[in-house]
Parts: sequence; C-alpha cells; structure tokens
Amino acid sequence: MWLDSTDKLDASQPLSLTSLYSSLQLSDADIVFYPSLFNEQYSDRLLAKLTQTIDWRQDWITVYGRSLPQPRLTAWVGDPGKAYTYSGITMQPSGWTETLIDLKATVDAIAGVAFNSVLLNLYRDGNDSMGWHSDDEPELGQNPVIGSLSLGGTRQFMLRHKYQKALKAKLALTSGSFLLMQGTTQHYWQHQVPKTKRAVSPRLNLTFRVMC
Ligand SMILES: O=C(O)CCC(=O)C(=O)O
Ligand SMILES: [Fe+2]
Repeated sequence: MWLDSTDKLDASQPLSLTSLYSSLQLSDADIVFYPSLFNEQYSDRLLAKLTQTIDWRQDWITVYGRSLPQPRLTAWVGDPGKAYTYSGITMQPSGWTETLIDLKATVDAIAGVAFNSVLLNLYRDGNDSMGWHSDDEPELGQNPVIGSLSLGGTRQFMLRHKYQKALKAKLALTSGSFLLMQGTTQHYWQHQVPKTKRAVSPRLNLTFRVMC
C-alpha cells in the first residue's frame, strides 16, 4: 500500500519541512503524506494560537429531516469573494490572520500551488467527526488540490474507493502532519474522520483549497 520514501530529502526546502514523506500507493489517487511537517512544540503553539484567534462557528445540518448540530466547529477563511457552499451551508470567508498567512506560505511551497482559502475544523473530542465525502465541489476545479494540516489529538483518516469497494486505506493524522490530495483523488475516493470512543485531545484540521 505504501511506497516508503521516508528517507528522501528535498534540498530545495529546509530540512524540517519536507524531509519526510510517503506517497500512498492507491489506484486513481495522488496522495502524499508528510508525517511531521511541524514538530510537536510548534504544532502545540499553532493549535493554541488558532484555537483562540479563530472565530469558530457551530453550524446546523439537516439529516433525514431533523436539524442537528454539525459534529465539529468550523471556520472558513479565504480571499474576498470566495464563499463556500456545502451540505446546504454557505460560508462567507473571514480574512486571513497573520498565523494563517504564514501557514499558507509554507503549504503553498510544498504543494506548488497558491491556495486561496482554508476550511478549519475543530474536533473537540471523539464525538466530533466528519462523514464520508469527496472534496469535489465544482468551485474546486477539475482536479482539486487539497492540503490538509492536522494539529492536536491524533485521529484516523479513512479512505475508500467509490467504485471498487475492496479498495480502502486508513492513516493516523498525527499533530504536525500534512496530507496532500491532488490529481484524480477526489473523483475516485471518499474520505472520513470517524467518531472514536477512545479519549482524544481536541484536534484542529485545516484543509487549504484553491477555489476557482
Ligand atoms: O479533518 C480532516 O482530516 C478531514 C477534513 C476534511 O475532509 C475536509 O475538510 O474536507
Ligand atoms: Fe474532505
């Protein structure tokens, strides 16, 4: 399943940024995982800073006719005019904070794109989750590039092929890790962050996106 390329170095980046990565060997997908883009100490600082400075919102969703609180807190940050609609919710973007501008510069350099928006999700405990979906909204373009940074408690990230039911994968998104999904990934694969009964610390995930 995995191509172990964790000993590869990219001399164009500081060692701490991209010295470790693995490409997931999944058909119809292009997914690269950087297990420690940021070290524990820096990740903790980022988590504290973002938890405090982001204007978190609790959205409500309609499931089988019932209105329920979305099982996580969210925020949408982006360039002016980059509104985001999903599951019937439209979010107007908040402006970039200093921390997010810095983070964007780092992940832009790794992904080789200019992200113009970021969806932030705060999973307060193991009851918070995100269900199966693909990030395939038309505004994300033909082959969406999604850069996903995780901070805080480790959660499982599950992947399943939309058409070949036997194809699945799971990886632990640890604090400071960065997962890059691009190419045809969103056409063929769905992903989720399931609930867990294990005790987990709060987790903040940022998915950087390019909105057309
Ligand atoms: O929290 C995660 O790791 C996944 C978030 C996600 O899939 C999304 O924001 O679209
Ligand atoms: Fe997603």
